[in-house]
Order: sequence, then structure tokens, then C-alpha cells
Amino acid sequence: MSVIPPDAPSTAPDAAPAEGTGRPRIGIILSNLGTPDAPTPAAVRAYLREFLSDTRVIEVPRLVWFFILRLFVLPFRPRRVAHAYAGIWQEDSPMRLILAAQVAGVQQRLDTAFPGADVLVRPGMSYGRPALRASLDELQAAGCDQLLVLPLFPQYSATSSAVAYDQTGRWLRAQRRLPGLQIVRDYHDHPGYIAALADSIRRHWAVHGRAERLLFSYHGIPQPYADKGDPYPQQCHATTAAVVRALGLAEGEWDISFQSRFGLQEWVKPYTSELLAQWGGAGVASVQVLCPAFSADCLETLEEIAVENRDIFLKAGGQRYEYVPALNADPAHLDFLAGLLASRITALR
Ligand SMILES: C=CC1=C(C)c2cc3[nH]c(cc4nc(cc5[nH]c(cc1n2)c(C)c5CCC(=O)O)C(CCC(=O)O)=C4C)c(C)c3C=C
Ligand SMILES: [Fe+2]
Ligand SMILES: [Fe+2]
Repeated sequence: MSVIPPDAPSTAPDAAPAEGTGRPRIGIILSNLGTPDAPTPAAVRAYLREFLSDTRVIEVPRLVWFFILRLFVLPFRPRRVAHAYAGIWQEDSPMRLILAAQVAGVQQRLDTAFPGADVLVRPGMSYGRPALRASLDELQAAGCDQLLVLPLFPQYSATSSAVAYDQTGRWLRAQRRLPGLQIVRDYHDHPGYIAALADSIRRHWAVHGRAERLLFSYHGIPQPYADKGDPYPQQCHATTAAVVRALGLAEGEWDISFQSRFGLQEWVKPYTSELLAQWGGAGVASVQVLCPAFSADCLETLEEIAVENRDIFLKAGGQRYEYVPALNADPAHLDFLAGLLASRITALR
């Protein structure tokens, strides 16, 4: 369970802004969801306990969920999920490795764009390591008095992006000397992001040729969350429409679906696995799947989409299945992210 810091500001003296440069020192956090420390049941259990204790993610009444989580989820799920992580693990979790590469690439681009300026870029996970709040501590200790937080969720959801706001808010609550702060809420229809996605598909086509269908598969959320006003599904549809326009796709050449369903509730539909099974059975021979909600490859893309859903499609009768990788640390993605941040930095100077 995450520990909320005390409301009173810390007794430690806050670092002063950088002196002598005449410019504010700017700290940037690239934030993602978080991932276990190791592909083991113990590490996955610790990760799931923190993640699934967040009321942003699970809206079941606390006492009821306390028992469900401890009696039915944490004793069983970690073993199965750890096995899935073991299948995608590199020297570390892909999400953490990719975030480190994204941070390095954005730092290098901002150093070039703002020569002589003090811009520090750091990674920050909502759950697990490196924690968003620890990176904020680090930036503050380095004297940053202007902070920019960029959650790497292109489409806003209360279950993902809002957690980065919550973590930042908890950190602020414990500070006496507050920095200037901006948080990027979403970039689901930003022309640079749409261009980077469309370009990644064109590059995939250049190597592999085209398939009969292009499927845009997004991480799902429970349908009741959408009914209560979470704009995530609309933003997923808007991203898809913009990429479809950029690629000039015709009706019938593409579709949209939602993956990663968890629990017994109804989630936003159609479900990726059901749609792929239906297509395979209906004679669709080839499909390419893109996951635009994920700025970095992770368990949900490398295992659920690239392995599990491939099996579903091929077993149902499909013949060719390809996953188009996430934007990760592609130069076009890093250029876009650095450009998005540069426009905010310019407004600060
Ligand atoms: C109610 C449960 C969940 C909601 C709502 C949810 C929303 C959501 N998640 C992401 C991005 C990622 N989720 C990832 C893993 C993951 N997600 C859930 C549950 C919900 N997600 C679980 C339980 C897990 C862990 C794996 C498992 O037990 O099945 C990941 C991958 C992390 C990794 O380590 O690789 C990402 C990324 C978004 C964008 C989102 C809402 C839009
Ligand atoms: Fe998730
Ligand atoms: Fe999943």
C-alpha cells in the first residue's frame, strides 16, 4: 500500500533555486505507470498490492476490496503474472529500460534546444521504482524551481494519468517552498503524436507489407468509469480517427478494440480478444495490431498482444498476425516529446 506523507511540510530545508545563471532551473519528470522489481511472485505481489490498493484504479468499497484483494487476488495472481513477466524480462522490466532510454533521449534533445539552460529530466513511476515522488525530491534537491510533469499516457484516464497528478500533489503537500508546476494532461490528438504513430505504421508496412486489417487496441477501463465521465474512450476514438485520416484508410480496413480486462465487471467494448477470434473465424487472413495507449512496450503489449492474442487469432483461423511495436525510444517519438516539453519551457523563460 502506498504511504501518504504527512500533511505538514518537511522539516528539512528546501533547496534554493540555482543561483548565478539568471535562469530558473527546470526539472522534468517523464512518468509511467510502474512495473515490478523482478519477475518473481514476491515482487509482483508487492507491485500489485500497491497498484490495486489505489482507489483511482479500483472503485470497489474499501472494506469489500480489502478482503477480495487479500483472499482472492494476491494469493493467486502473482504466480501467473510473474510467469508472464519472466517471458518478456530483459536485464530489467522493458517498461523501466524504455523509460530510461526516453529520459536520456529527451534530456539530450533539450540540452541541444536550450544550450546553457539548466534542464534536468528524470523518470518517475506512479507505482514502484523509480518513484515519481523520489524523482521530485531529487529535482528539488538539485535546485529546480520550475517543474514539468509529463505522464506518458497519450489518452487521459482517471485510472492512469490522474495518478501522476495524485503523486505530485502528495509530494507538494509535504513541501514548504513550492516550485512552479505544469502537468501535461494528455496529448491524444497532438499532431506530432499522430504523425509519429502514422509514421511507425508506414515504416512497419515498408518492411512487412500491409495486412487486411489494422487493429487499434487500447488498454481498457471498466465501463462504469466511462459512464461516470472518464473521457478515456472518447480520446482513444479520437486518436484512432486522426491516425486513420493520416494514413488514408478506408472503412473496413481498420477497427478499434480494448484489451487487458481485469475482474468481473463489464469493460469498454469491443474486447480485443473477442474481436480477433471473430475475425479469425470469419476468414480475415491477416491482421496488424497497434497499441497507441502504450508509450512503451510492456507486459500488456509484449505478452498479451504479441503472444496471447496472436494465439487467439491463429487458432480461430487467421494466418498472419503482426504486432506493431510501441513508439518507445524511436527518434520520432523522442523528437515529439522533447518538442512538447520545449513549448512549455519556452513559456517559462
Ligand atoms: C481495474 C484494473 C485496471 C485498470 C482500470 C487499468 C487501467 C490502465 N492501465 C494502463 C496501463 C498499464 N497497465 C498495466 C498492467 C496492469 N493493469 C492492471 C489493471 C488495470 N489497469 C493490472 C492488474 C496490471 C498488471 C498485470 C496483471 O496483473 O495483469 C501495464 C503494464 C505494466 C508492466 O509492468 O509492464 C500498463 C502499461 C492504462 C494506460 C490504463 C488506463 C487507461
Ligand atoms: Fe493496466
Ligand atoms: Fe494484461
